[in-house]
Order: sequence, then C-alpha cells, then structure tokens
Amino acid sequence: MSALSSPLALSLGEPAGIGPDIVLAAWLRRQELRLPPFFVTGDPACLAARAKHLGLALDIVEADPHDAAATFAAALPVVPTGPTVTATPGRPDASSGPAAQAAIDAAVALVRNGQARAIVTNPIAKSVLYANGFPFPGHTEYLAHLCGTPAPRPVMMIWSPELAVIPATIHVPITDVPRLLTVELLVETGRIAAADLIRRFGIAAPRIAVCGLNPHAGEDGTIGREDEEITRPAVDALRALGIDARGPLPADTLFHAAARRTYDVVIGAYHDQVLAPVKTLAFDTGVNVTLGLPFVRTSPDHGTAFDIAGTGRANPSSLIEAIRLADRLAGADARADAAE
Ligand SMILES: NC(=O)C1=CN([C@@H]2O[C@H](COP(=O)(O)OP(=O)(O)OC[C@H]3O[C@@H](n4cnc5c(N)ncnc54)[C@H](O)[C@@H]3O)[C@@H](O)[C@H]2O)C=CC1
Ligand SMILES: NCC(=O)COP(=O)(O)O
Repeated sequence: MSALSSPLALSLGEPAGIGPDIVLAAWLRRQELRLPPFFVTGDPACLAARAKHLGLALDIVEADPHDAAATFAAALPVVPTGPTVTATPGRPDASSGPAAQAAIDAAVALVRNGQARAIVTNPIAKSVLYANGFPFPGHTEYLAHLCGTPAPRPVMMIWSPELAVIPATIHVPITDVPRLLTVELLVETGRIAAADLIRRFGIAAPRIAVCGLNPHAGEDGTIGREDEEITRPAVDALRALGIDARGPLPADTLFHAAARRTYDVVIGAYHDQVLAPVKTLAFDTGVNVTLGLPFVRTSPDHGTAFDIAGTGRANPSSLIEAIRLADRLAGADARADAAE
C-alpha cells in the first residue's frame, strides 16, 4: 500500500473526553459524508464501551493498518495501543495520560512509515498529561519532538472557511508573552506558514496579516514599544523574504468581515488573541493544523469537553472537517512530492 492510498490514522485522545463519541459518530456517517478511510489508534475496548454506553450499534474490530482500508466500510478499524483504559466518560484517571500518549505515538509511527497518509488527533486534556509527567505544552510541540533531532519548529494554525489564525506564542502564561515574542519567532512562524500555505493549501501567494500586541498596535510606540521594536521589524523581514506580510495591525479591527477578505491568515501574538475570534466564528468547523511537520496533522478545534462526554451531545462536525482537511492536505503533499 502506498502512503497516498493509506488510511488516515486517528489517535483516540483523552479516553474520558468526547474523542470516542465523535470518532464513533464520524464513522457512522462515513457513507453519507463520503469520508476517506480511517483507523483509530487506541484501546478498542474503550471505544466498544463508549458505543455501548451511547446505545450505538456498530462493529469495532482490531485491525492491522494494512487491512484497515478494506475493513473501514463494514467496521471501525482500531489499531490497538496500550494500556487498557479504566477512565470513564468525564472522569479521567491514571490510565488517561499513558493511553492518550500511546495513541499519539502509534499514529505518528504509522504516518512516518507510510502506513497512514496523515494523522488526525482527538483532544487531550493537557493538565491530565502534565500530571503524568508529560513535558510538552500540547500535541503541537510533542509531534515535532517525535520527528527526531533536530526537531522541526511546529506552527499551530486554526483553519476555517471564515478565518485562519496562528498564535505565535501558544500555551504560555500571558505574563511571559512579551518576553517570548521575538522578531525571530515571528519571522520563522511567517516563513513556515507561507511555505505550508503554498505547498499544502494551494495558495500561490499567501497574504499574512500580523497582529500587534498592544492596543491599537501600540499607537506608533506610544502604547507599548513591542509593536515598533518586534512586530514591525519582523514584518519588514518577511517582506524582504518575498512574503506578502502586513502589520502590525490592531487586533480590535482585524476580524470583521471586510477585514477578513484582505488576508489569508492572521499571525497573532498570543493564544486567546486569535483563537477567540476563530472559535466564535467557526467553532463547529474550525480545524487545528500543525504546520512545519514532515507529515500532515489536523485535529478538531475543541477540547475534551468532559462535561458532555458520553451524553450523546458531542458534535462531530469539527472532527469531520479535520478528517476532510487531512485528506486534502495529504493529497496536496503527495502531489508536491511527486513534482519535486
Ligand atoms: N487539540 C487538543 O487536544 C485540545 C485540547 N484541549 C483541552 O481540552 C480540555 C478542556 O478544555 P475547555 O477549555 O473546557 O474546552 P472544550 O472545547 O473542551 O469545551 C468548551 C465548551 O464547549 C463544549 N464543546 C466542546 N466541544 C464540543 C463538541 N464537539 N460538541 C458540543 N460541545 C462541545 C463543551 O461541552 C464545553 O462546554 C483542556 O484540558 C484543554 O487542554 C482544548 C483544546 C484543544
Ligand atoms: N487551544 C488549542 C489547543 O489546545 C490544541 O493544542 P495542541 O494539543 O494541538 O498542541
């Protein structure tokens, strides 16, 4: 089986979250939505227990990645990864972190050896993993780590038809943002974003709006110096690289409908500056994509939603969009490889 015809690998995520619910819901709608074949990495018994809990009738089979595409039409294929899950819906326990991490590890190993064409990760609860000694802020940095040494620099993008955004700093305390926001970080983020938007998203000349840190993007340096001393030089450096970057632009006027038509992606200074707008506009269709990796990774834009796990109220739309986007990007990646 070639990497191009391989199924997608979906890591199960936090077993007590809504990952199992939305995976089951997506598989049940595979024909109606013409979803590409996928398999799950995780504990098959956890998925079977969630299906029973939700009253869903479906076959879940342990599968080898090679057989998963053929199995997919009739049953949900699961490539088993340990350990056995003891967590229940809404109640993570000591099995949660190791199970979530093992599922990610397996999915990455399979995409790297061509047995999966891309990976789609289900949400993990960061605090649960941290309590288990996980030293990475989230999937984004862990996936880069799994790529070996030197690890590529990963860039988080939340993509939706309405708006695409990139937080330059990601899961860091807000008090650390001014120190971590550097010209080098913004330039590298913009460079990696432009390369992936061209190669995988088919945007010939991506237009990048770079958001200021301070109110009114610093008002010419009178409301904070960062936008003149960091953001503006970074935009100038990106333009010198031939990248269509603009900024620093004020965050408060960057997300209305007319403004959104003037760019392909916003690079923001920090997480909530840009994730709040995209999750407001497109919570059900937003997809988290990691740029800069040697393989395609997408994920729903939401988290583990412990409050509704196992209730049947979890909306699978964002996962479904993540599956579709992973399929599209993997196809573009393979065509770019073939052309090189
Ligand atoms: N890619 C990932 O692994 C992500 C993981 N997280 C993690 O998720 C955990 C919970 O984070 P929260 O901030 O509470 O965000 P959350 O997205 O899990 O939940 C926020 C609210 O939205 C609702 N919601 C979320 N997804 C939904 C869906 N598919 N259908 C219907 N309602 C849905 C929840 O019920 C909750 O009321 C945290 O530990 C966080 O680290 C958060 C975002 C992404
Ligand atoms: N807020 C986005 C998020 O938490 C996803 O992080 P990651 O696990 O994809 O790095």
